[in-house]
Amino acid sequence: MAELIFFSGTMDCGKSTLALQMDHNYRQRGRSGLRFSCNDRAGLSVISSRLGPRSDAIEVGPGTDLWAEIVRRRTHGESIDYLICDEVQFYAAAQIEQLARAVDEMNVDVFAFGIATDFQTRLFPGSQRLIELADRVQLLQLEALCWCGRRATHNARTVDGVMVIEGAQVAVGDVEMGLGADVTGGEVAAAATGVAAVGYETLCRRHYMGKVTAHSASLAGAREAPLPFDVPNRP
Ligand SMILES: Nc1ncnc2c1ncn2[C@@H]1O[C@H](COP(=O)(O)OP(=O)(O)O)[C@@H](O)[C@H]1O
Ligand SMILES: Cc1cn([C@H]2C[C@H](O)[C@@H](COP(=O)(O)O)O2)c(=O)[nH]c1=O
Repeated sequence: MAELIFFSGTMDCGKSTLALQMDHNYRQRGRSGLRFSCNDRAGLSVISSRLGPRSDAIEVGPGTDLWAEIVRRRTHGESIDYLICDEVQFYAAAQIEQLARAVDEMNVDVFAFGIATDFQTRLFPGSQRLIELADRVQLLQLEALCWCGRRATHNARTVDGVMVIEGAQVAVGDVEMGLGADVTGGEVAAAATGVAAVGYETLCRRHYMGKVTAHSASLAGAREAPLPFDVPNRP
């Protein structure tokens, strides 16, 4: 019996990689599927993994009727056993319902991948509907880490390395790399373009609540670090 499975986790925990791997494995065993995505970091109509692989995909827009798309293709003789749906946090609730209908009425397996919550810790509408409707919600085995080494549970948005809590729910972007490394890059780019650099950083709850990013922690550490030698008393 077909299933609707929601594979979820923070940003950068391997969801798109798993999506591409599952598609590969099913295809290798002769099953036919469709890939869908929505606002991937690498552009439209693509599923991209930070590890390198990417595959073309059908872009889901606000007006896409997923049920109608599957019916249309099947009517034209296309065989569809499963769907790989990436970035599902951006799908509308009604589109998740169309996916559930495809599982129940057309026996199509649906493997959905996405983050559950936004930079304000609120559920995205698509993810909320998936949590409500999925046969299973599976957290990814690979954990993204906070800069402190704990498991990251939250997706923080940063502007020039500083965590922000106001803004639009949707802003396509990427995670910063290492202790401030990319922040510096972002600052340089921002200075060149005059546009603030928007990024994301995965944090544990403690550091999300305290708004302590890798960048601010490194600044605080530098302020608190003792001088390497004693300054001699001047006469
Ligand atoms: N240069 C690299 N070497 C090894 N692993 C990497 C490298 N870059 C990224 N990764 C892995 O890829 C993961 C991100 O995979 P991706 O599928 O793009 O994540 P998601 O879709 O969940 O945002 C990282 O957690 C890391 O394990
Ligand atoms: C937290 C948060 C994220 N986004 C965007 C940023 C990325 O483009 C995607 C997540 O992609 P990933 O493959 O899981 O890294 O979502 C957003 O628009 N709003 C947010 O609050």
